[in-house]
Amino acid sequence: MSRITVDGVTKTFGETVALDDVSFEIPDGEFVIVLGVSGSGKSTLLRCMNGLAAPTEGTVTVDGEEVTGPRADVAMIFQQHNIIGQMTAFSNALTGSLNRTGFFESLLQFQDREDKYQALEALDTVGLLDEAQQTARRMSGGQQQRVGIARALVQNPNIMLADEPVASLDPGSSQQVMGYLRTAAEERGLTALISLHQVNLARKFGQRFIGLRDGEKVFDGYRDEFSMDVIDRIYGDIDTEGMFEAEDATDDEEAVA
Ligand SMILES: Nc1ncnc2c1ncn2[C@@H]1O[C@H](COP(=O)(O)OP(=O)(O)OP(=O)(O)O)[C@@H](O)[C@H]1O
Repeated sequence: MSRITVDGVTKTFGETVALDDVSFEIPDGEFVIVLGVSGSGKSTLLRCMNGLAAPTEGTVTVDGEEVTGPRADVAMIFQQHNIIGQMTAFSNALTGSLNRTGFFESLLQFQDREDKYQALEALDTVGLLDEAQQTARRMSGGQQQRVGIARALVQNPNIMLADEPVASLDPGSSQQVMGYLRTAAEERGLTALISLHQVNLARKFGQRFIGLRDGEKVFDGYRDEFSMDVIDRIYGDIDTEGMFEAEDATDDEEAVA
């Protein structure tokens, strides 16, 4: 379990202000969703939080220690799940132990029994134990993203960040993947921050919500405060109708794994 603090973070790219003095703290074990229109700064925020980008001003700290580059205790899940198509789900999950074993050892599966056990356990967490020997490219987009989550879990993180992890998935698979992310975070006591486009998914799975607009934090609050007014504040005049689409595409039982 870890606490992550974003303190006065501004990030500029030339004239563009991608993040404008953003501050918040996420305590141990909270499941936070970041919302905002395209270009509002969600990816930049996540990249600053996992050390892939350096803030122009301000700091990100994990348990009081400044983030200056990628860290083993902060796992990142991307939209394009970045898994290796020719490898099995198990081998892909096992590459999450790379920070412990090194790249070539990892590809050659020279990990110890404990790492292999963890890879199986992580596949079990995302409901893919039976598919462990399946070649990744034969799996659906949703299953591949679940392999991506398993790989992130094998890293043994305290913090899990995900940048629009369901952006390329259909509504049913999106709900499933979000359900597995929430389950994984709960089971392992992870602090999680997930960026999303879909308001309905955010409402269904989020515990706390942070809204970005033009790089500024315009909302930070919990479920009971996350009203239509707040959604208007985050999305402005943009038509949010599509973002609520297919709310009931999958049964709740099926969605929350
Ligand atoms: N490497 C970069 N160079 C120049 N401008 C950038 C760079 N990265 C982001 N930006 C700009 O910063 C702003 C915020 O971009 P960012 O990708 O963080 O938004 P986003 O909310 O994640 O968008 P999306 O939902 O489309 O991924 C945008 O104006 C974008 O064009």
